[in-house]
Amino acid sequence: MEASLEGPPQASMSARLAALQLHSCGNSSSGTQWWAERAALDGIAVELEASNFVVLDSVLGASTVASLRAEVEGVRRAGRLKASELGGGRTGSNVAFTRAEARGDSIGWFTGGEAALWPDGTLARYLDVLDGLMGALGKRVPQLRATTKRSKAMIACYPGSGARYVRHHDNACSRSEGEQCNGRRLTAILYLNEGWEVAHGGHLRLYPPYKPDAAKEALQELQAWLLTQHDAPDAEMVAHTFHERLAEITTNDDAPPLCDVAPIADRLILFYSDYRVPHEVLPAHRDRLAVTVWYFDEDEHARAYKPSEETDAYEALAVAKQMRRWRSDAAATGGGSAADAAAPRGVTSLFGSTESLDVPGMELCPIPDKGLGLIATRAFAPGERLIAEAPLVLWESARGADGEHKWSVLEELVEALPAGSRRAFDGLMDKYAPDDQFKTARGIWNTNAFRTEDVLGDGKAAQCDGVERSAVFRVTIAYVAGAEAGGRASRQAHLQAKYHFGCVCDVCELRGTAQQASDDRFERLACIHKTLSSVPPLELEATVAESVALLNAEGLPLVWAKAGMLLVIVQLKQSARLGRAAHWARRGAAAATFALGDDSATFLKFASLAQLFGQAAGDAEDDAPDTPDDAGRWAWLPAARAVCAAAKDVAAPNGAHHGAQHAAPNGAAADADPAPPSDADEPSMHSVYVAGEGPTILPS
Ligand SMILES: O=C(O)CCC(=O)C(=O)O
Ligand SMILES: [Fe+2]
Repeated sequence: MEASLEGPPQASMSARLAALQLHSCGNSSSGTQWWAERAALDGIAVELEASNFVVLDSVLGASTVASLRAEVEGVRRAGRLKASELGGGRTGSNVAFTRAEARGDSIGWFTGGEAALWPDGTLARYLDVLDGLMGALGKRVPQLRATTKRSKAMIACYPGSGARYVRHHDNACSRSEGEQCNGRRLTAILYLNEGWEVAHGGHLRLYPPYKPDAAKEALQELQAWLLTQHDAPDAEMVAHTFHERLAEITTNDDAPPLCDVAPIADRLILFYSDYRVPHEVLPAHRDRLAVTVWYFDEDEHARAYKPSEETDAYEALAVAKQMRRWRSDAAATGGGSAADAAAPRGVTSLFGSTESLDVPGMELCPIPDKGLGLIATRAFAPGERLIAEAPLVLWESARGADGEHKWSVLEELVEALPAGSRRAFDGLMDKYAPDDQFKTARGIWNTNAFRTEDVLGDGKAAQCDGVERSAVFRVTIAYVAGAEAGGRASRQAHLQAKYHFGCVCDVCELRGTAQQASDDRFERLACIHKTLSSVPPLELEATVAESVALLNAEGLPLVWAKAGMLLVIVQLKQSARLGRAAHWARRGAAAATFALGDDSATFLKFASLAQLFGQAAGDAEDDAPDTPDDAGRWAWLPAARAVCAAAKDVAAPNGAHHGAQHAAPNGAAADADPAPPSDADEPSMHSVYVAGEGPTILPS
């Protein structure tokens, strides 16, 4: 490697391989390449295994690479390269979008057999050579043994106007495990740029491996263990609800770059496609051409492109189970019409009726300038589940299906809706179609769909937004939520950028020291969330308890700490402290019941873990709560308890009136002195109060 003044060192072929090249007796005109000799192949294998990448120069020979380049230029002139798309989801085909500022190349995929495009057959010949090299490496590198398949060749041109490709890895996968594995094992890029100079930029910048995420690995282990618990009810299904939590834990990727590789003609770089080699293409100031091929691991590739059978079956199972629950609850409560049969307990569809809404504690009312809104007519504790609705359409975006097919599946589902539900669906907003135009199922979906269950866990929480002078609470949705929301400035910026509005909720309207204190809490929460996976095991319980205390002080739902709670459980299980793991699982279940309901996936997950570990642990002494009121604390927020306990006092026939409690939801309560929680003091969820200047608690 050469030193460079700025940035990481420039990487070129290693001295060892260069020496082998120099002493090679092969030459490209006779068709034998220097690297095809045994000693060179051994050296390449060793280097790839040691460094995760290897750079080879003079791979084809100057004249061969020049003719390949000439044909590639022809393909480009023929207009066969198109702006590249960025892909989401496991196979990249669920979501596709172009964003030149993130990825600015134009690409095309070719077998080399397209006779009109490759009259001299240069691409096919190169692919033969590369396959030969891979075959030889497969015999030397155990993890390349099953890389028997490859992609077509991707011809990529980065225009010299500064085109780049931001940091990424080609396979979001760790050791061939995880939901996002796409089967790519090795990336092989041949550069075609003669006379490339440092000033032309366009280097391939390599980064050190993403740190294998301890938290993710621990969760994967728990997931795998759950799958072995055949006798335990729900264990299998719970295992399959873990992927959202796994995705939620972010990977630490702040590491400085390792080296830059100049894209010079006849240079081949091979690197592992997964988490081991994050990379980016720096802005190119001259048109930059490359041929990229991905070699696949056979098994992983088969799994990636046939995922719907396994994963989707479990997701379908979860949904079916949920629907059954709702139906039997509806039947048990003598529940309503056929249309309501699928509705969760205590819930009526909001659609179809604007006059009446059968949700205790809420009314549907016109709100000036805002259309219809929900008004709370009783006290809600921060974080309490307000409403649940049966979905109109349940649709899991078909993985692996191409974009258009996927949407036609949704359209079919919408077509098949009963008339009432269809009207309700069509009545929803389609922000992608102006009102006078035809609405599309896709636009309505994009504007309105939530993930089934755990709406709150996905960052949209129903909550009271504080006290209006009109003596009512407006029931609103939090658009930025979750432990990662950050301080006021970060929330406001996010809302502006994504939803084009500024928030005026109580927390955002705080000023001075109260605002500073709230910001500090939110920022600390976000920091804990971000660094959760690197918290040392012995500090994990205390750290998660801290995040719960912060949520509590902000008047936010404790269930927002669920990722942390889950990690604590995993860690306790790993240290065989099953009783205590069960104890934390019960905390998680309590928080989930309160905020999401006992028909939520999160509740199911924690409750199953509590049951499993509880059974396994028996009556271990570890199982005891930390403090006498511990259990209560985890279901409840002290601030919320203060409000509701007072409400109960007032409502109780002999209760003494404590006077107005200035405990607005959403954090203002943090300044009040919350009543110490006590288990005897269970809050009444049905006390009625109407808010005035500050919430005034009225006897019912
Ligand atoms: O062309 C390069 O150097 C890298 C391109 C790349 O990272 C990709 O296409 O995934
Ligand atoms: Fe890449």
